[in-house]
Amino acid sequence: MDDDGFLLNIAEPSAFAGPSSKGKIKKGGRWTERVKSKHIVQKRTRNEDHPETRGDQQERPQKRPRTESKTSSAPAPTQRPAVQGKPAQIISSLFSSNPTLPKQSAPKHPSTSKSLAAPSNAPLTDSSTFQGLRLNPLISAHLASRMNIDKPTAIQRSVLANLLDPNPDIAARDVFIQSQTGSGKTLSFLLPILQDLLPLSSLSYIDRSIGTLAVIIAPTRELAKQISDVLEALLKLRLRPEGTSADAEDGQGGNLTRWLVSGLLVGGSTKTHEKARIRKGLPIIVATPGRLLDHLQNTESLNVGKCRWLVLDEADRLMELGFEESITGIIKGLDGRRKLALNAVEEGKSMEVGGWDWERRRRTVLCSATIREDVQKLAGTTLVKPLMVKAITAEGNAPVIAAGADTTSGDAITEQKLTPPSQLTQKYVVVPLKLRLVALIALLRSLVSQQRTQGSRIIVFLSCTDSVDFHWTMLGGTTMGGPAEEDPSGSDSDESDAEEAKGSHRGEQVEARSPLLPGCSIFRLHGSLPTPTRLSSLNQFTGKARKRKEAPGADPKAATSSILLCTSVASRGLDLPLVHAVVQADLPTEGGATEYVHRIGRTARAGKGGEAWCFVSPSESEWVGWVSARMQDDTEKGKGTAAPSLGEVGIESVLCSGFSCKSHEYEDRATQIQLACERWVLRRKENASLARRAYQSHMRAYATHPSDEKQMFHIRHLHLGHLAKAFALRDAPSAVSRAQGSSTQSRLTSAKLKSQPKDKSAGAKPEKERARDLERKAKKGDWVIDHSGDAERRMQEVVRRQGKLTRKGGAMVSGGGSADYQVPDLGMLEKLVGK
Ligand SMILES: Nc1ncnc2c1ncn2[C@@H]1O[C@H](COP(=O)(O)OP(=O)(O)OP(=O)(O)O)[C@@H](O)[C@H]1O
Repeated sequence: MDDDGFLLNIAEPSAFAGPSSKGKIKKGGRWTERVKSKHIVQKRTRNEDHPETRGDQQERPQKRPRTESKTSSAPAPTQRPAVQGKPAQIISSLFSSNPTLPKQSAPKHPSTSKSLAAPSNAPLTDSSTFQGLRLNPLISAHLASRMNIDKPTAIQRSVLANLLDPNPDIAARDVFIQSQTGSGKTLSFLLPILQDLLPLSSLSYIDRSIGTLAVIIAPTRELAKQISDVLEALLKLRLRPEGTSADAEDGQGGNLTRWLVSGLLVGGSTKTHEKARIRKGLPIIVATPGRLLDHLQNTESLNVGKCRWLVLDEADRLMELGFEESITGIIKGLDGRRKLALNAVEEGKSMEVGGWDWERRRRTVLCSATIREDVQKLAGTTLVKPLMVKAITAEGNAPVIAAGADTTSGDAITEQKLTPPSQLTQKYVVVPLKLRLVALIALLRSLVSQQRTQGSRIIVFLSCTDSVDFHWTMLGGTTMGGPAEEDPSGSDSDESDAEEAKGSHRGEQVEARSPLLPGCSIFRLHGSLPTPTRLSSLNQFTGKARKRKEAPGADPKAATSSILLCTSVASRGLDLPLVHAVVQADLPTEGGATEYVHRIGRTARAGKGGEAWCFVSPSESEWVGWVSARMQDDTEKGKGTAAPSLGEVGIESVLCSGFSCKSHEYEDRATQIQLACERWVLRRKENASLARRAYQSHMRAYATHPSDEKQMFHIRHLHLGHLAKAFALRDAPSAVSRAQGSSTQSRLTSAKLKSQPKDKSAGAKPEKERARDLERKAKKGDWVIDHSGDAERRMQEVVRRQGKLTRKGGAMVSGGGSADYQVPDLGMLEKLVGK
């Protein structure tokens, strides 16, 4: 990897405890360097004499006397005394007291172990053509000439063969699609809709006021917007019958799609604007369920009586997010409006022009990665005589359709495990908790440098919104040089208070830049951000905005690589071009192996290459075998094929590669980076608060792993002191909760008090006493870090209950119904415990 500005910013290599010191005490030069050099030599000697004092031992190390820290090559761990009532700070070494890592067979370098498998989601290379599948030649010609899409993918071949089949028996059936990520499902349902609506262009009365003829529902705003963009691209094709000139009489150049206007209806945008568009007519609607149901119930001008198509994309996600009731409501709404429209026509009360084929039924397409019980139930209630359509990956095979029985029960819909694209390389790194932050920075540096010429796009998944905010803000604010380490009176300086008072936080800023990741723009995405910020982050990440920067006169230093820090909100369906790597710094807390496959499926799309990385802590290493077994294709076709394997890469290789150094030099560089992050946390009160919040929310998120994964992800396995370090905190765990607790204490107390029964029946403590108890507890820092099984169980129950409660209404978060995991705040937890 090339050196860059980053290296120049940190201390001279000679100052590091690298092999270059060759065991000699430095003579001459600055006294600080001489002292450092002396420490290094002393440490080496001790390590040789007592190798057991390096890189340590047990799962949950005992607290050691502070003298132990002198054995580390990194700056000596110290406990800073409490100043003016502030909690003591712990500056411990990154490379001591870590659990022993399982032996690696062959430590691999990050850039090795490329996948050689043939792509499984690429366009077919056999004789299949779109025209051969009965796609209108006008559409296929335009796909090739304007969108560079010549050949169908396997799933497109299977789906089009069904949906374009004129046989009335097939046309009478609905379709269930299951396929790999990035295999082109969006076009597989949009093309048949377009082809079906195109002939209506010849009706003399046709225009957009005809009403809505197709409805597509997606679980998240981002996914709905993306489908809407692909649809708009298709509609912009300005399909003209052969021989029609562009300046035909209608002023539209005979454009057959002129009346086919699409509309996006999603939560978070202004309803007034949407209503105005609905009034003018939207023949195709792409929507999120909540907003569509709202319009069906409250917008009279929404004319869906003639709707011919209903698509439920990512149906399993829709179910996970609790949209079942909304979907049922939408289907009832569509049926009801149809009946009303038909009655009006039959009674002669309608203004409708005659000639509409009211006999034609609405066809439903349901896409889902998994076929769990709730999805089967949905299929049972929404699909008629469903045909189960899966991709045929083997080249040269004729389309194979797994047909369901002629029932509406959905019984014949059979599960097939979701497998990742075969060309996708999967790697994992066993990272001790303490090293998580520096390991993430190192890995990102390494991935960015691999793709420097093309400019890389990397997606990083984190456990919760607070963690995303912390990493994004911290990376954008950390400097390697910078001011003095911290204000000796603590971080609550007047300056920071004044800035805070002015509200000088990062606000709606979308892009962050970091000296630790030179040439990179860093974006974030989670459900608590306002919709415009979410869309702007995605736009800029995918480079639409960057194209403008590259325009003449634009800033030549504009970043060439982009990193998107996000929660699971970005795991489904998003097609972000040129993403070459996905990093799961936190493994999914919900959705198990399926969620993992969806996340890694943001790369290696449509036959392109890509790599997926995940961090596994030593106590989670069993997860690797667990997830591999769940990705094994155990259908007849898949039997005998090897399970998709995750290759291990050593933590040392990641650090060496990321910090461009050899051998143990990485310890010093990693330490410098860690210290820079810790300094950032100390610099301002709001930084510290952000870090503490992220740490606590991460733990709450961790507690939500389902019970069948608890043996791998138990909160009791987390060394909380080490975890604090991963959030650049120098506080002891109890101090973290105390510091955060003091700001939420009043909320906690009032919440708890409110939840108490009003009567003072026998045995109940008087309110004042209870409040004192609570205060005492909060001061002790017991709110979160209480390892007694009971507190932990209660917390988990509460988190689960809260999840269920929020999902019941179909809305996931307070911030606007996104597919985001939103951790409850402490007040909420306490409130629920009290119920
Ligand atoms: N026939 C094709 N030839 C080349 N590229 C295609 C073809 N069909 C689709 N693509 C491209 O493949 C990418 C993935 O398509 P799409 O987003 O529809 O996948 P998907 O199956 O819905 O993925 P996911 O399961 O992740 O939602 C898109 O960039 C799309 O433009």
